[in-house]
Amino acid sequence: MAANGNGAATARKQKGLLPSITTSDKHHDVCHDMSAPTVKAQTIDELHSLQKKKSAPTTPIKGIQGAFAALSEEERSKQQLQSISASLASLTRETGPKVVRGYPASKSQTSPRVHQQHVAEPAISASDSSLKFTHVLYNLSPAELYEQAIHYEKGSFITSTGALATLSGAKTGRAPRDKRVVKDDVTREELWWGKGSPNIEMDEHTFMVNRERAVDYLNSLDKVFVNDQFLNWDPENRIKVRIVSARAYHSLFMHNMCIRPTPEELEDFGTPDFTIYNAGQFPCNRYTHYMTSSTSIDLNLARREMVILGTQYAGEMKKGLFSVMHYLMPKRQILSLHSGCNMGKDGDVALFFGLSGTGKTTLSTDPNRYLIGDDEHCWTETGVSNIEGGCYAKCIDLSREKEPDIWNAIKFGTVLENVVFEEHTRVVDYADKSVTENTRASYPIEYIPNAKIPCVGPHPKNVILLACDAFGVLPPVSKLNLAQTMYHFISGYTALVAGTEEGVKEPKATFSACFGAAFIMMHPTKYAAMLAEKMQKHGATGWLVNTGWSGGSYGSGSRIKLAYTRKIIDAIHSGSLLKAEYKKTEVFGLEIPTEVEGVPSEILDPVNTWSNKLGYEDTLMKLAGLFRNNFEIFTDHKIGKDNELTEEILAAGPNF
Ligand SMILES: Nc1ncnc2c1ncn2[C@@H]1O[C@H](COP(=O)(O)OP(=O)(O)O)[C@@H](O)[C@H]1O
Ligand SMILES: C=C(OP(=O)(O)O)C(=O)O
Ligand SMILES: [Ca+2]
Ligand SMILES: [Mn+2]
Repeated sequence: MAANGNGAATARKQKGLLPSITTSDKHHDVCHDMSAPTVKAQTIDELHSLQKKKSAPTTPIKGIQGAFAALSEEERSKQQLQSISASLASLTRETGPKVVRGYPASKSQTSPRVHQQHVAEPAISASDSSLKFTHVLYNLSPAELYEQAIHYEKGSFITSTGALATLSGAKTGRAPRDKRVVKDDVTREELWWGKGSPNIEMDEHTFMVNRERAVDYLNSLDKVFVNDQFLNWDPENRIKVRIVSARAYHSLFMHNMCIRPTPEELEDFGTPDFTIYNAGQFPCNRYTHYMTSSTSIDLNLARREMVILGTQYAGEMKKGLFSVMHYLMPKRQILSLHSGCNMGKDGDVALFFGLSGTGKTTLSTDPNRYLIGDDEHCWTETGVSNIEGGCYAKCIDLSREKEPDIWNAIKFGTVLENVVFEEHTRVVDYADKSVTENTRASYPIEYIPNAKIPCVGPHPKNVILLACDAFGVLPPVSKLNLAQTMYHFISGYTALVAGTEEGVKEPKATFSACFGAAFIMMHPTKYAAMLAEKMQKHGATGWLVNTGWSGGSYGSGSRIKLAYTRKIIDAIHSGSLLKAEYKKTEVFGLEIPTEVEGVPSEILDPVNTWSNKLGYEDTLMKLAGLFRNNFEIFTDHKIGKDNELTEEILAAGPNF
């Protein structure tokens, strides 16, 4: 959000506000380079002051529009301050900190980036903490956040391509077992609780205990970061979010991942619809009721708040807000989707569902298509919209050749989490897993050259379910009928390969309803029914694509070449695969094409790729059994109003 008026310094120069340095005539014999213009400053401080342009809105402030428009500049700032102050209020502290744009260390109190108004002196209250001021760094620009990170956060560095490399601390992935949701009279009825549900209950009081802990921690700091941003590119269903955090890393991450308001939209921001308190460096108190570790991610839908304690992994914020959308949107008859989304030149939209690491980001980022988003979308009566303003790509083994767009997006402004780089050159080694295998890059969506902005599109034509099958028995591509699409959507299968260090050979099957059980809030059949209804209404075709193993399970076979998967996806997009010749597989009853352009035909039926045919049969039966066991918890649920569809879905699983 660089709000620099590019013409400001030039204008000042033209007006001659600062005298130029003149050299004395006496020194004519000294060699001077008169070709270069002289510096228009008399002291080094003045020179430095020229380096930074004054902040000015990049878009003109419109006339009398929006909630704050009738207010004076002073009134507007005061309301913004009161809103932030209220966010940071705790029980011991009735007023929050003062809002500062720019650096806390900035000595120049006359700097235009410092809000001039002051909060009323805090009333003498119960504790010393209520007397202390905390600076609020409000919607800083990436450049300002870089400086904050590099100055104050250990482990922050600029890489050779200009990205901000940072460490997320002890946690390098999400902690789903520490995610709690307040169970009150409303959520008790509305949400999915119990076996298989991601919603671990907590009560309102315990939430307040954790909230107080987070807010007190944040207020104990000299400065906190506040981001006011948007979610959802559908203007009718846009949500205003505020993220209060202690690290520049977190602020820059959310700057990239949420939709960035224009300076004008920021002026009219008002009160947020949802607030995150990220006190991730500080643990929860393990003696607090309901706590099972020092990490807790707490969601309170009634208060519209989320508290993070004990984990600095930035993905918690992004996925936490996604959970909120999975609650708010279906209540408006809008389907929220854990999927990537792109659009062809002719306006054909494809969704890519899949669990972590199955290829949503990689396959939706396609040089031949417009990127709508890589991870979180909504499907309304009018089409699809991205929830986010950025992408979050896995970077393990990233290569320029295979994923050029993601490679090129790793530049200034991008947050690179937990990567290892060469100490001197700062060249990142994407193959290095020393910190974690879950290395990540977070960048604004416009860093992808063919991003579709605004990130919205018409109704999807193809719904692609991605599964990374480490057992190596699912075909590289299958065409699904509606009941099969629902069966596989509700199952949400993928397989994780065990960490190489432990030397575990067996892949582990994971079933995650709706390809995102960690984020859904209501029962999976609620989302499935909506998907079925929408696919039927708009004539979308379902596909199951295995981006995992071929020629044997993990350990003996190998992962399907990304180039082949891309060819398969191309054939889905172009419509040629719909017209192909098909045959049905045993057990899973999947329709598989006999030919796909650019893909060796023998790999299309996995049985051909296994030299050990008995091993193939055994593994296939084993996986089918896992599917059947998993689906048991759904067999007594009706899907939508359609009894017939429910029957068909139950019959669409493996047959043995
Ligand atoms: N055949 C394939 N299809 C898709 N991805 C593949 C394939 N082979 C290897 N990969 C790698 O798997 C990872 C997929 O991760 P990503 O696209 O970030 O998943 P998601 O967005 O679903 O979490 C990437 O690192 C990609 O390079
Ligand atoms: C960030 C995440 O999403 P994904 O792996 O689906 O990209 C996550 O699951 O933490
Ligand atoms: Ca969005
Ligand atoms: Mn992704």
